[in-house]
Amino acid sequence: MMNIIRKTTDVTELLNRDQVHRNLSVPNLVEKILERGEGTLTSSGAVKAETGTYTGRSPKDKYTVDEPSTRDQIDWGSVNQPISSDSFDRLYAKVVNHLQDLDEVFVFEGFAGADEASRLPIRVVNERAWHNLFAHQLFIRQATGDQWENGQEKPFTILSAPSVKADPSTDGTRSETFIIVSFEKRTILIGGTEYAGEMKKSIFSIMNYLLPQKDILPMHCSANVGPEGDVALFFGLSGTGKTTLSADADRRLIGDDEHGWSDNGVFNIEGGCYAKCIQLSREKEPQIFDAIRFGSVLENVVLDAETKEADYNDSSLTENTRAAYPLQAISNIVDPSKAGHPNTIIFLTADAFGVLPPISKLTKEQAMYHFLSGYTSKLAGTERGVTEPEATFSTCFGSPFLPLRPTVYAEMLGKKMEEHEVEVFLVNTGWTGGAYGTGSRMKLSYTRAMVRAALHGELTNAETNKNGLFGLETPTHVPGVPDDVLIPRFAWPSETAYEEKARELANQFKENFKKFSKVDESIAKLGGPTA
Ligand SMILES: Nc1ncnc2c1ncn2[C@@H]1O[C@H](COP(=O)(O)OP(=O)(O)O)[C@@H](O)[C@H]1O
Ligand SMILES: C=C(OP(=O)(O)O)C(=O)O
Ligand SMILES: [Mn+2]
Repeated sequence: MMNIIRKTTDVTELLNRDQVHRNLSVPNLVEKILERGEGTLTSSGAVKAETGTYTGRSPKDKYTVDEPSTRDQIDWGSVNQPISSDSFDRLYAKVVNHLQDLDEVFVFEGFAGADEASRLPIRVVNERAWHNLFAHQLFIRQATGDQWENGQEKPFTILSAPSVKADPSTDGTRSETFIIVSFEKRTILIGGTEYAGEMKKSIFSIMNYLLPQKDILPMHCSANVGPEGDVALFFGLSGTGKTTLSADADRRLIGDDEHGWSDNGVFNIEGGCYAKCIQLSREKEPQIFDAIRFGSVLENVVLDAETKEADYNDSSLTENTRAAYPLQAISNIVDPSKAGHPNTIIFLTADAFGVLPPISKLTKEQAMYHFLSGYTSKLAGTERGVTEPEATFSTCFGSPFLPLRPTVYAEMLGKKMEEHEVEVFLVNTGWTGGAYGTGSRMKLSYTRAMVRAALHGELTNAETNKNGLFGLETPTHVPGVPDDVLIPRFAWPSETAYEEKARELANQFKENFKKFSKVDESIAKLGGPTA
């Protein structure tokens, strides 16, 4: 028998006082994780936990409650799937009843958004201690105990109860797993999955709805600042290099995944990073490697049974192994995570066709065209069911997280880029010398060299080669990169094989762009493939 759930804005009022662990410190959470057998201490001091079956996001199990106040704005479809208020209420009751029956519940209260003027109070209520440590490290922590209470806005709450499973025959879901957002009830329900990334990405999704109302552009990008105060943004879908390329010894990190751009500049939405650790090495990614220490959470990483040392080459649990750590675990950061307006924007694409040049300088129209197209690949692991690179057009380089129509974000970006005279580059961190299967992934050291040159302004007036089919201008020389690498047709074993594949991709671009028939004609004409 389910208990009747009384209405409240603070769900913790429905829980027993001595059940609730509120805002536990990192050491206390680590102790809880170990005591409860949820995780293992590793040789670096990080704790390691496993998710079981769900090692990546479950986009098909994500829903938005169909509610009168948001109905007309939401871009309904396969990303924003509607679910009824009745289904939400049923699952809410199931989750709350379950939490009420537990001996311990873990609550984090902090913020999303590093800018005090727009930050959103968030409360994360967890069945699992390790998820609460993840929330503590990924979201923005309170500096002192009481500021949260004085927040102007009502908090948004995540209720995470992985062991609660939906019943598709009565609960209106597709499977036992559910990630459901109700804007009216300011609540996100998560059940049936232990993948920690669902928490951070569902907060990102609601910020993609709430920030535009405050005239702030939410962006799926990483960000860092150079010694001169110059700001760079790196947009890209999962696995394209946002986290890796923003961790740079020469530049201070603002954030690795989610930012807002207001009239005052950019700010991080989060307080920590969520790095992929497959094949992580200290040589190639020293900042990230060294951030994995006491307080960090390793997800689905395999350990040596005796030494408890992480084996980052082991993908037996998943390709999508992760490390979550607070920004402060990176030595060179901006704290608080705010900076001025961007000088350079880099669109990261992992091209599985191996066709796009490794770096191109974009015109204004090309920037808009490529932002709307969002061409890239889904790489293995981050989404359930994706086991090898899969070409996709993910508008704004973040389609899974966008509740509003893409043109809302694109128009805001276009205005801001123009106002602040931003230089834009398209960087292919994906395949070269052939498509996925025959070619190989672009060397990280080359990509780093190209990004460095772009951020130092060395490519602004550089001599370029034009890619005939895509109209993309690629510098003929980049310090530290062999010239041949810069021209994909030369990197391929055969120029005709390249041409054929390139034409196939150009056609896909054109086909995909038809859905943007309402955008300014000059963008399609001047921004896309030329032939
Ligand atoms: N040329 C390259 N550029 C960027 N990352 C690369 C490159 N080659 C391999 N990688 C690897 O790809 C992954 C990029 O992942 P990550 O930076 O976490 O992406 P995101 O943050 O965009 O999801 C890392 O594991 C990185 O080591
Ligand atoms: C955590 C995710 O994003 P990213 O791979 O960009 O870090 C995700 O998409 O689940
Ligand atoms: Mn990332």
